[in-house]
Amino acid sequence: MVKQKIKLPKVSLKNNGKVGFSIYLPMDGQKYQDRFRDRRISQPLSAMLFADAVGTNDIFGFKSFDFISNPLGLRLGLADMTITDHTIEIMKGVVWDYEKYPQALISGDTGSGKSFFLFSLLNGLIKSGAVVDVADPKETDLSVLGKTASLKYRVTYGRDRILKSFYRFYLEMIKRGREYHDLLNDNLEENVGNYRKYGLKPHFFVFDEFGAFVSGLKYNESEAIQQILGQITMLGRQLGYFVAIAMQKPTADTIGSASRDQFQFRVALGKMKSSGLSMMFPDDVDEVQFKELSKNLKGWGYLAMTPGQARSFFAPVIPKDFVPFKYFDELGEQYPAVPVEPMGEIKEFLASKSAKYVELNF
Ligand SMILES: Nc1ncnc2c1ncn2[C@@H]1O[C@H](COP(=O)(O)OP(=O)(O)OP(=O)(O)O)[C@@H](O)[C@H]1O
Repeated sequence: MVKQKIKLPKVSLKNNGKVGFSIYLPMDGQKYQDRFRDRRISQPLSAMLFADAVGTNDIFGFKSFDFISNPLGLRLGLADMTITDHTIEIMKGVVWDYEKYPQALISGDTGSGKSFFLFSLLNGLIKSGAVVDVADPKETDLSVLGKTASLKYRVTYGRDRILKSFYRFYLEMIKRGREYHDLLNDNLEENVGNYRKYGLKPHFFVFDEFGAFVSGLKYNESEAIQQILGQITMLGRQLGYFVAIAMQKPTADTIGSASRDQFQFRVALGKMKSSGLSMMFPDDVDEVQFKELSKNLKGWGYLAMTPGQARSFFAPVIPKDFVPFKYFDELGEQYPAVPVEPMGEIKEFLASKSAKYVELNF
């Protein structure tokens, strides 16, 4: 038998509190160090140590690989989420900056905790100062929120009303584009900023059960939805127009290729088939060891802010006594819903500017 000798460098381990640790590998010019330059090593380590690889850092003379061994320890409660004007903390130390990682895609089978996560997300978006529209094709958990002070007249259900409100959202974005263009022209001496620089608010469209909704449309309607979704995901970031699309099973038919890559914040809740994982995390599906947790544990899954790597995720815990209507109604005292702009006025404005947009009869 030939003995094989494998040389490994000395590594240092640093405990990062109760939830994780970092491994430091020396970058001291020895020939084996090339193996540690990228994720090739973090994935085998992640599987071996049963921990999530969450990032690497280059420090003089070392490369560190950070792991989270107890992601459940990072779970927040709904009331503990820290929110600023464009960031939402969704787990301890995990902050979604929706300007940096725009457009959200959320998937999860029935019972996985998708609706409860949407409550946390709505809470974060409203408190971040965003104008929020919601579509609830299933007419269940979210539909009642349209009568609350924070989302008044901004929640739609029923095929035609949803089509109309999504189209209005799109036209408002085109209108914002014209306004933004004029503001830039009026401020030629200043450096270019995004919408917030000019005192404009972010605007979100939260679309639940998007897949089921699109599959029930006529061919030309579904084409039109894909076309405007493509434009929103492409142009929305700088103008402050964002979507959060939720559905049970993401497929290539429901989110067209024009917009798919633009979704930079992705959450998959519950157990997913490999076809679903490859839609949600195409860069990670062959590398990340997706674990399966107990069915009794609700609101867990995976999260990626692309191009970052997918990692375990636990949605904020919603308290047992949470009553959605009461919560979002009270939230409206501080964050009242902005009145909806009539479609006719938006179209009039666009005509006065000879603006070009996708014309639909919704
Ligand atoms: N973040 C959470 N905090 C507390 N409980 C949760 C959480 N997520 C899920 N649950 C529990 O799991 C149940 C199912 O969650 P939820 O209704 O969000 O699932 P869903 O994926 O939206 O399913 P459906 O599509 O059938 O509505 C909830 O009624 C609640 O008891």
